[in-house]
Amino acid sequence: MKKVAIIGASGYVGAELAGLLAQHSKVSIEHLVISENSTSNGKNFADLHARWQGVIDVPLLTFSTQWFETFGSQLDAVFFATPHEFSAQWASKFVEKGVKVFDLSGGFRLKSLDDYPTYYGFDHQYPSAVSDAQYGLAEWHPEAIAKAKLVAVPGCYPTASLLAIKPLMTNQLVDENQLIVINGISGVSGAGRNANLATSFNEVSLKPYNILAHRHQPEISQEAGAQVIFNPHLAPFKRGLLATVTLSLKNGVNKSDVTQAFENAYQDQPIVRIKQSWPQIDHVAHTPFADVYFEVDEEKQVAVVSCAIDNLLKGAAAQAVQCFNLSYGWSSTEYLVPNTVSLSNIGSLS
Ligand SMILES: NC(=O)C1=CN([C@@H]2O[C@H](COP(=O)(O)OP(=O)(O)OC[C@H]3O[C@@H](n4cnc5c(N)ncnc54)[C@H](OP(=O)(O)O)[C@@H]3O)[C@@H](O)[C@H]2O)C=CC1
Ligand SMILES: CC(=O)N[C@@H](CCC(=O)OP(=O)(O)O)C(=O)O
Repeated sequence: MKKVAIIGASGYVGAELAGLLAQHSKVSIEHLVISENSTSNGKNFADLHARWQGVIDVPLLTFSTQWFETFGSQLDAVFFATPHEFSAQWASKFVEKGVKVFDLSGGFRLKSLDDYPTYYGFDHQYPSAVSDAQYGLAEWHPEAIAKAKLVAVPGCYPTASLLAIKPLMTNQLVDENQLIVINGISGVSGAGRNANLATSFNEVSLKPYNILAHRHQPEISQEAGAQVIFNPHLAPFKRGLLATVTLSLKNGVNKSDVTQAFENAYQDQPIVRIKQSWPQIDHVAHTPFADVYFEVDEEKQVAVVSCAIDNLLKGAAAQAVQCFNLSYGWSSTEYLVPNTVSLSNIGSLS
């Protein structure tokens, strides 16, 4: 049994993590932690996240240096579902105590230290932890994730964008002289639980935001190994995210090359489903799946690839659990994807 704590359990991502880990038979959730000055201080987890009433009815604990000194080294793993700067300050202190860290913030995703003040608004104080941190795109780096002490779980838009881009980039099918253009659309839970005028019910309307300035642009470029233009949009629904990516193909690349690249990448990856038509957010919301579809125009040498995920699951908590599973040598989909139901299974009951 692996002993874990979730820091940030009052938030949306922390709640999804608690739900997934509570159903994982090899995990014992030891502590659900919130910030020192949290307005949720003194409450139970299920007071905030009522769907877990009767299932995860435990008190939330507040983070403090004393909590860290007392309980830190008793854990096998800790999940940070906290603001970026908090993770950046605390993650390596857990690593030093021999605790595996799964950071769901952007505190360790970027390799260039100069990008932290530009995109995250703080100077990183732990350069060697940044350099050691392993990017946690589970389908693409399973061996490295398995060995890492600190996993930087990807952002939600980067997860969908990279699942769409990487099969083509790794097979060298993309014309590197052309920009890759990504249009991303996210539901409002992407902005977190705290009230904010821009994300309040009456204000939300489909619109672009943070164009040419979003922190996920350098993250996607770094992991794709290519320059990208990233256009995020906020949409009036709660959960789910879609990234539609336009890529120029090298001369002579055809639809069968593209199909082969996607099949090779994902045929043994149950979380990524290659569809026969454009993906829909409703088909992935509340699931760990990523649905992908593409079309190729051989005359214009262009591919358009679309990937839909649940921003809180494959875009955060479920991907963190994939990384956690890999780091203990288990299948990445353990307790995320049920066994496939087949006619022979059904037949065996009769
Ligand atoms: N929402 C999404 O779709 C995704 C979010 N992420 C990332 O995951 C992280 C959590 O996001 P989300 O759940 O949406 O955000 P929320 O705002 O819903 O939750 C943030 C959590 O962090 C806690 N927190 C805030 N400050 C501190 C602190 N100083 N010390 C300890 N805990 C603190 C909050 O506790 P309290 O307020 O009670 O003190 C709360 O539990 C963020 O880094 C976000 O960028 C990643 C991928 C997708
Ligand atoms: C709709 C919305 O506001 N979405 C968030 C992205 C959430 C995410 O993936 O998170 P990280 O903060 O971990 O990078 C945003 O654009 O900032």
